[in-house]
Amino acid sequence: MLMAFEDALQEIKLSASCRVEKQKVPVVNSVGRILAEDIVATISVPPSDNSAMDGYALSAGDWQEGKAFVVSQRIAAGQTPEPLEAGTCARIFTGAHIPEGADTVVMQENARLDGEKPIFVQRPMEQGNIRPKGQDIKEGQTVLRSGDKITPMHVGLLSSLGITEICVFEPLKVGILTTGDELITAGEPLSVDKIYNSNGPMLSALVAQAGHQVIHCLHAKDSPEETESALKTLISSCDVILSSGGVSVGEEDHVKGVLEKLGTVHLWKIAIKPGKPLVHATLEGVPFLGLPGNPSSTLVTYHWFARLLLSVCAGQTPVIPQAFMVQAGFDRQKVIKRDEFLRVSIERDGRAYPHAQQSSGALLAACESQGYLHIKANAVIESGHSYAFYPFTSF
Ligand SMILES: Nc1nc2c(c(=O)[nH]1)N[C@H]1C(S)=C(S)[C@@H](COP(=O)(O)OP(=O)(O)OC[C@H]3O[C@@H](n4cnc5c(N)ncnc54)[C@H](O)[C@@H]3O)O[C@H]1N2
Ligand code: MOO
Repeated sequence: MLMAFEDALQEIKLSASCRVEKQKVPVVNSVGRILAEDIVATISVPPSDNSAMDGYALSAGDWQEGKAFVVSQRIAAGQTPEPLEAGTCARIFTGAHIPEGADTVVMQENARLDGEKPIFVQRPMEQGNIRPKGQDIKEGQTVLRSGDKITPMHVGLLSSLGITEICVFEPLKVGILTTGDELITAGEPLSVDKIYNSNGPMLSALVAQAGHQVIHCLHAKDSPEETESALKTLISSCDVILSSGGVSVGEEDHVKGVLEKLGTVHLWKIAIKPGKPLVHATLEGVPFLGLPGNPSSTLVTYHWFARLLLSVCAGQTPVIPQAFMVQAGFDRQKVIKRDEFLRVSIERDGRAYPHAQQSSGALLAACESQGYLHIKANAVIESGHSYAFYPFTSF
């Protein structure tokens, strides 16, 4: 019996917990790191009311049609103003502190000069062109939460609060194991019965792109002894282990048997296509995901399951991949009992079309596509009906 896609996602998410310690890092070096504390603003941004325009600050109540105002002070950004003399205005520039007694700014284009005295053409609105204290961030506001992944925008935000150092989680140490007698490493000479190992380098790249640290990328031949020995090395040094291949039902598929010897298997076989024989286990306390060896099965199961497991173990709040509802540009009457992730592209008519090659062994097809069209188990595909499209950039 295959486990439903959503159930497997939920089970893997709930089984996982943060496996890394905390450390302090400079904000400027924190992009991609996972925040390990809530950030509460200790100041307001901006810290005081300030001008949004170059112009004149005054009290809106002092305005009269045709009145020429005395300019009683000049306030540039960064200067501390005097209280505004009653009935006058202040020359003011963008970002400068609004003086006490002023409640509006008129942009200079809306003033005409009578000698050195401005006359304001229209009645100014109270609070016009004033950016109030705390417009962006209010003191006491929680702006980021533990589990958020730091982006360049966050670096700007934290700096705007005067913060130079933050507490983040140490990078997650990930071990990768590839399996298979047929595999050789790129760079070695090829023979007819061998293929190059693509899943090892692809998984390493996916893990690194997600901000984790690949500390071992091992390979085991199709033997229980080699598989067990490699897994023991990974168990002793890694926070999480991923493997590729050897999880199906053939006599040469040894991973699952070794897992049963070394730990506890939680689930095996999920109703998805590609990626059915995914296996989830815990080995001496270390979470383990065995991804099927067909390269597109490896990719799909990494995107949906490994990425989720790694993020929770790294302390990150799980982020659901962003979907867009997109109309299919094709029909398919045949139904499949598994949730399917077709590799598709969005054509100029705005509809999704499948790549001609949907074999789970084909990786170029994924490279030539833009994302997945998620077809739920037992559903037909009807042209013009909408389905969830997940761009690869969502993962
Ligand atoms: N009798 C059955 N056979 C298979 C079933 C089944 O239900 N009954 N399921 C099929 C499905 S679905 C998948 S997916 C695969 C998964 O098999 P494994 O995870 O055991 O993977 P392998 O047999 O080791 O390899 C499958 C395929 O992928 C190639 N491969 C493996 N590792 C790599 C790598 N690192 N780089 C590039 N290519 C790799 C390997 O050469 C095989 O061609 O099982 C089906 N069989
Ligand atoms: O699940 Mo397999 O990935 O259908 O080929």
